[in-house]
Amino acid sequence: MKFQSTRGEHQGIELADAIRLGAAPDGGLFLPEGIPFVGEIDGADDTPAFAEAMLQPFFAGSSLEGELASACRRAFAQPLPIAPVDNARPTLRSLELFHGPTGAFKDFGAQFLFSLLDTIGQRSAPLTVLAATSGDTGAAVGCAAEGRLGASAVILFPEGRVSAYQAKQISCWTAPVQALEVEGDFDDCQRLVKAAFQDRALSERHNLTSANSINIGRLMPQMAYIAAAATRTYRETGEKPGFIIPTGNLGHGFAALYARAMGLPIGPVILVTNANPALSEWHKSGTYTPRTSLATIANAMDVGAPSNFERLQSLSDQLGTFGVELVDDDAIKARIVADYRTSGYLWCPHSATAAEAFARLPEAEQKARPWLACATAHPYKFADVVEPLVGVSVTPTPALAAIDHRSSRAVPMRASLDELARFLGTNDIQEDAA
Ligand SMILES: N[C@@H](CCOP(=O)(O)O)C(=O)O
Repeated sequence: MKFQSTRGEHQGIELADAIRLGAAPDGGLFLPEGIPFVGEIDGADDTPAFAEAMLQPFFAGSSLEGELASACRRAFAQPLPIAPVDNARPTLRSLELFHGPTGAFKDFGAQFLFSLLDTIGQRSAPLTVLAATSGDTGAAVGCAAEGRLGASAVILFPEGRVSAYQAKQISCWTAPVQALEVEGDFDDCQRLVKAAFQDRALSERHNLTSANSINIGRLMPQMAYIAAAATRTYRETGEKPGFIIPTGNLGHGFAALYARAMGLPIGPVILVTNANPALSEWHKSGTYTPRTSLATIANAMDVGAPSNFERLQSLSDQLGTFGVELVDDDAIKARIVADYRTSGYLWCPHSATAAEAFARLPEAEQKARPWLACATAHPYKFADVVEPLVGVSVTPTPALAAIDHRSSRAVPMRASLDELARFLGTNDIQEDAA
């Protein structure tokens, strides 16, 4: 399988090169040259084996083909439970994606991608991975990069725009990982990262690449766990489940639509945003207007200009229809409280947007099929929001508790490419790692 840019200048690109480059040099994003049809796959209870079978067409003929099995074993080591939420609403299930080392769905993608980047970097020259984060990607990338030899990580997060726990979690990893606390919002961080890639001299000097969902290597594992959960539910109920997916940078939502186009048993898809309106406005009016991001309590979704919109648009005639729902802070809070009171199930603010979108469906639609609400993060990461709402303290998983005992360090930085370039030039992160 070969890859091409959404902007058309680059075609026939090998998977290892698409992953190594992160984004296409023409400013576009890489996509496979065609959507491979895989249909149904057996054995969805063994997630690593299922993922390997599903992703095989992307790796066929690539220099990374031999790495697929170990990347899947690493990324899908964490459980993938589909939990009931409430006896009174049996069709609503929570696809709990937060049982990995940093308590967010990003762990799947970060572990998978870093397995491959580490191999690429060790085969040629060490890579510097830039990651912009609005909260969850940064921690997952830091965790996946710690101790690697072939790829170091520089994580840019917006000052004052992530939860206290997230700030700690982004900044607590040892070499070859560094955290930069940027004066600005997530979109500033993302712009800086993209500007660094566009600066050919800078990019070549440091072998820059990306660990955000602009990198196709992040999206493939996301397609795989959605497909595995869909297949398990389909086998159990005989119905293709609907998916309700909280979304910010649109990687997760795009992955679900792409997996459906590959023939996996996925029913209707609803993408849910927080109060940031670019996607829902476009869905209603057909006009896409990127904005400055609004700060919300579902901060990891605070994205004003979703990167994967470009992929969505370039495949708009092949991905099928989907719904879009906007859920603001008041509705998030009300949903967390209501569901906790009626069933004892506790959502994080992001996952609560999916629960709220389910509640807004007409009753007949709710009952027509199983619905998987993607629970994207563990509520402990947002204890400062959730605990005052429900009046109980949230118990962390052992992995999340262990992070509390680490020390953390982030370098403050203005949102300027010159400062980022200076930082990259004065920090030989790779040497730290050795
Ligand atoms: N929600 C993200 C923002 C970046 O998204 P990504 O999927 O492109 O990495 C975060 O938590 O940082």
